[in-house]
Amino acid sequence: MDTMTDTTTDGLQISSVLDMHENPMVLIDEHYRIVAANHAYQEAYGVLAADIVGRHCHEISHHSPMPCHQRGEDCPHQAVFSTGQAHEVRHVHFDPSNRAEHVRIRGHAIMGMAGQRYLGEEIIRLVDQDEVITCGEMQMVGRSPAFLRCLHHIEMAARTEASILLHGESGVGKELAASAIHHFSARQRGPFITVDCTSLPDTLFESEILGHERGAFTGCLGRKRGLFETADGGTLFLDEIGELPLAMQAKFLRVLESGSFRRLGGAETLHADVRVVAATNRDLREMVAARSFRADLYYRLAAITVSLPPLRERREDIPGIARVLLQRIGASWGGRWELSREAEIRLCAYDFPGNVRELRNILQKAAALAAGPVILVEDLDLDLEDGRSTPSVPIAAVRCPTGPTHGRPGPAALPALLQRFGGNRRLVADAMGVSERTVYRWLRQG
Ligand SMILES: Nc1ncnc2c1ncn2[C@@H]1O[C@H](COP(=O)(O)OP(=O)(O)OP(=O)(O)O)[C@@H](O)[C@H]1O
Repeated sequence: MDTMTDTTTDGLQISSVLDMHENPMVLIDEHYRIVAANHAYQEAYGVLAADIVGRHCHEISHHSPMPCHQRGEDCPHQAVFSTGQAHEVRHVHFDPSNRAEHVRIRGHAIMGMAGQRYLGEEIIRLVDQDEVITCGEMQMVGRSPAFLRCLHHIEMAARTEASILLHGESGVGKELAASAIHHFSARQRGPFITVDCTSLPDTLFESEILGHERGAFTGCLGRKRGLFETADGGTLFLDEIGELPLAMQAKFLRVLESGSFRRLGGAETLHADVRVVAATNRDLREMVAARSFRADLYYRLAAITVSLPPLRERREDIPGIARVLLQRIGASWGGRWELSREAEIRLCAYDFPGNVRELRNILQKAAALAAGPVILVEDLDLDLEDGRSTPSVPIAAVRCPTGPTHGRPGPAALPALLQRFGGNRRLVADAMGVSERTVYRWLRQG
C-alpha cells in the first residue's frame, strides 16, 4: 500500500491544505485507498477522518467491494490515474446510513513530493432538500437509487454523439429525459425538436419532416423547412417511435443514415447534422421479431438504450415529486396545497400504472376537490383496480377513500370548482381529467 503521513516533506499538513476547500474532499492513492479527508467531508458525512483513512473509496462511497469502473461507471480514479488530467463525473454515492445521493465529482491529479500520485476528489452534492435536480428549465425530481442511476446513464449517454433509445412505461418521464439528454450534451445550444410519431400521417411525412419548396403541391404558397432541417446542430426527439408505420420507418431510416434529404419539390440535396433520441413504451425487439418494426432502424436508433424505472419501483420518490407537482399546480391556479400524512402514505402505497403523469392528474383532481389547503385521503381518486396497493406497504394503517369515486365530485364540490375556475367548464374538465361533456353531465345531474 502506498502510504502517506499527514505531513509532507515540505512541512505542509495535508488535511489543512484540503481544508481550504469548502466542499467535501478526499485524497485517494493509486490503490483506491483514502489517505485524507477534509473538515467539510467529515462534517457532511458525520464521520471522522480516522474512520475512513486506509479504507477503499468504493467501499465508503458506493458500499461496493469493487472499483466503480469495474461496474461500468465512469470512474474519476481510473481517468485521473490513466491520463493525469482532471476529470469530472456525476455519481450516485451512498452516505453512512445508506442513503443515495447525487453528486458531482471533480477529480484532480495531485503529485506527492517523492513522485507519488494521488487523486484529489472534490464532492459537490447536487440534490438539495427538495430532491430537485434542475437541468436548465426542467426539474427532475427524485433521489431513489433507481432514479439516480438512470440519471447517471442519461448523462453518460448524453456526452456521446450516439443515438439513444429511451424505454419506459407511459408517463414515466421519457420526454423529460430526452430534453435532459439534450441539455447535458454538447448540442445544448442547438434546437431540441420533437416529432410525435403517433400523429404523423404517411402523406405528411415529406412536408413535415423534410419540408417543401414553394408550389410543391396544390395550395402550397411558401417554402417550409422540415423538422429534420430545423433540428440541424441539435437533437431530434422521436416520441412514441414504436407507433411509426412500416412505410414511414423506411423513409426515416434513409434520412437518418445519410443525414441528407431533399425538400418536397426541391432539387437540391441538403444536409442536417442531427442527433437522434427516440422513446417508446413498447418492446421494440419483440416488434422486430414480429416484423412490425424494421431491424435496421432499431439498430440505428438503439446505439445506447436507457430504461426509465416505473414510479412503483422508486416509491421513495413519490413524496418529493408530489410536493413539486403541488407547487406547480399552486403556482398556476393561485393557491397552496400540501398532502396530509395519511394521503402521502396512501399515494406511496399506490402502484401508479400511469406513473408521474397519473400522479400529476391525481393531485390536480385532489387540489380541485380539497376543502382546504390540506389534501386528505378522501380527496384522492385512485384507480384501485389497476393500481393495487402493494403488500410491502402497511396498508392497514391507511384509511380507504370514502369520498368521490371515479372523479365525480360531491354535490357541494362542483359549484366550488366552477367558482375556482371562473365558471370555465373546460378548465374544470382539465383539472378533473375528464371531458367537458362529462362536466356538463354532472351539472345536469346536480
Ligand atoms: N422525475 C420527474 N420529476 C418531475 N416531474 C416529472 C418527472 N418525471 C416525469 N415528470 C412529469 O410527468 C409528466 C409525464 O412525463 P413525460 O411526458 O416525460 O412522460 P413520457 O414517459 O414521455 O410519457 P408518454 O410515454 O406517455 O409519452 C410530465 O409533466 C413531466 O414533467
